[in-house]
Amino acid sequence: MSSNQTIPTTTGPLSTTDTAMLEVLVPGYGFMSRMLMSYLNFDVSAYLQFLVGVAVFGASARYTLFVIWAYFNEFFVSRAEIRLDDEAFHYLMFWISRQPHMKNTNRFIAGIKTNSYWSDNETDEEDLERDEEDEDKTSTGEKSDTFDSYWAKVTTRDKYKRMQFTPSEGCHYFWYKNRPLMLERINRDGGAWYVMNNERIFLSCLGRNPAILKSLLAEAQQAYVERDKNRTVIYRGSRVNAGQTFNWYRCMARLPRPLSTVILDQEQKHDFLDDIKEYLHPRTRRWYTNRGIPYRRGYLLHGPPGTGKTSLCFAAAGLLGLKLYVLDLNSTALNEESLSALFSELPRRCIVLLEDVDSAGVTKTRAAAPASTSTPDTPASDATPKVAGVEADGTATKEDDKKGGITLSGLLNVIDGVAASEGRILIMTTNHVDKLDPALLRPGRVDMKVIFGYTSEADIKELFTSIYATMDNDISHSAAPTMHSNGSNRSVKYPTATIVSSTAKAKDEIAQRSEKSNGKVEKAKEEDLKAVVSLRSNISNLASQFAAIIPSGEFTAAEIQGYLLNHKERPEVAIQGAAEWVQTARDKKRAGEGKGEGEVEAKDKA
Ligand SMILES: Nc1ncnc2c1ncn2[C@@H]1O[C@H](COP(=O)(O)OP(=O)(O)OP(=O)(O)O)[C@@H](O)[C@H]1O
Repeated sequence: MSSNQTIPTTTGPLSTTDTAMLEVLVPGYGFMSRMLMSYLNFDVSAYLQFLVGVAVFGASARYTLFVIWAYFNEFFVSRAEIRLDDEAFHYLMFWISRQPHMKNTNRFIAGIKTNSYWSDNETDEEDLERDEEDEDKTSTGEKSDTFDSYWAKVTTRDKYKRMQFTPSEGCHYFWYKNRPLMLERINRDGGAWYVMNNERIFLSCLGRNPAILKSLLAEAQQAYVERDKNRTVIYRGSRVNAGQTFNWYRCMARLPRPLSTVILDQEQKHDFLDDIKEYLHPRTRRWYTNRGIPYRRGYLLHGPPGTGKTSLCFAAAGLLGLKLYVLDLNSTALNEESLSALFSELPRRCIVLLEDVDSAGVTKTRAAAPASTSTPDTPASDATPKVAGVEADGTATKEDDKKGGITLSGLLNVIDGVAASEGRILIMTTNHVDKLDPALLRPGRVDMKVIFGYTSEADIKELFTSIYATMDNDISHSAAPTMHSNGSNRSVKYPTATIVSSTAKAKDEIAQRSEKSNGKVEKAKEEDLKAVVSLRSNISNLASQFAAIIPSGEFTAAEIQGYLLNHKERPEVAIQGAAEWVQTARDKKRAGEGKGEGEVEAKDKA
């Protein structure tokens, strides 16, 4: 080829093939180079070698940096990983949401408190306090006006739920105890946008000693636990993201219910509590271990609906400072495997509450349960009554098989099989103890039974007194005399829920408050308190009158409580209407029974 013979080109000195190759490697190269050439008279191909050099250098520099960074991370950085399905994640998020430096970050996730780990951020006390503040501000004027303006404030406040901010995905740097730390939030493996179960948080610090990270996590845990101080925390076993796996979710933390507000035969109540306390004593644990007996204790609370079974359980958890784990056995998605996983996640000391065990599939005898879940345990009693889902020969119906859910064998395996967890207190409640398989009730599974029944005369009196006796914190700040002694408008702060039963004590209270307020007690408020005092002195008489009208052994505490709540500020009216209420309640019950019998007959005929 002669020297003056030129190769046809599209752009600059490159051949068409070269340009085509470049086009593949750098999409849009041909177009860009033509544009540059025609408008700027700039020939890219002349600098191609240089550009390629820069690109190669950039890529290798990037790779080298990546390798150096990986080594640096491995040898000079400590890192903690926290996963969403672990409680530590909640500790950390709670801690983060309260850090001022985190509030200043410019990349964050905003959320409302009802969401996952933020739930319960506002405690019962905080909520009550805010309610009372609103009540204080609107406490002047007519009663109806007061309520209307108070309610307008509360509803507006509720519409504007409190926003919570946490750092968004990616890296965030902050200082903790004079050390720079990095928080990295990532959502691994993609997944649907609404699925959060892949979320992880990484906390990193410089240096091979992770002590600072552990200290931060300990502080977060402490802050989280402190929040629950004096409150009963309730966990519920629920499905993870509507899938097949179950986990315990903290659903609320409530102020404990005083045991005195649960009306039950004193002996039964104290036997129940003493038994739990004895079980929790370390010497009992040693005793069990030395004798090779599994360290477990089970209770069955049975009686008609609304007689206080759940209330007793909640009060016991509050009194002993134990967490309450509530599980609904009726969930069709729950099987032996998930139940066992849930039980294995339980902390050593806690109360597990299985409510209404009679309505779950566990009323079936083990003969009726599928063969795959049977256990080499005690055979089910012949006396077990026929229940829904079980044929006369004791086999499960097809319908029931399809339904899924936990079986009796599955439950027995979990509560006292070889692999069953130890140290927990299991409380089961039922309205129909006769429906339960004797295998479930045998000692070792149920060690103590507490029977709840209809209210006696003494119970009715106690219930009446507990409803009308004034609690210290019944009187809001606004109803109490406000202290102006130091010129401030700060209200008197009341301690929580202790029944002020003695009139003398209440009178003292008024005198003290009047003194403190230097005689500037508002007249109307003082009169309110005086009315409370006279009510207290009356309460015992009124309770006897009420108990004389309500027949004992016929109504549950919930029914009576429901009636009294309709007249919660007017005990006299409650007494006046009691006879009529008894009659109406009886008629309703009879009508309900008649209807129930009619339905059974109709079914039989069908
Ligand atoms: N013995 C009781 N003492 C005090 N309050 C009671 C008692 N029984 C029922 N109550 C009141 O009635 C309501 C329902 O009570 P609770 O849930 O404890 O009944 P339960 O026996 O567990 O009912 P169920 O069997 O339907 O679950 C609660 O508001 C509770 O305060």
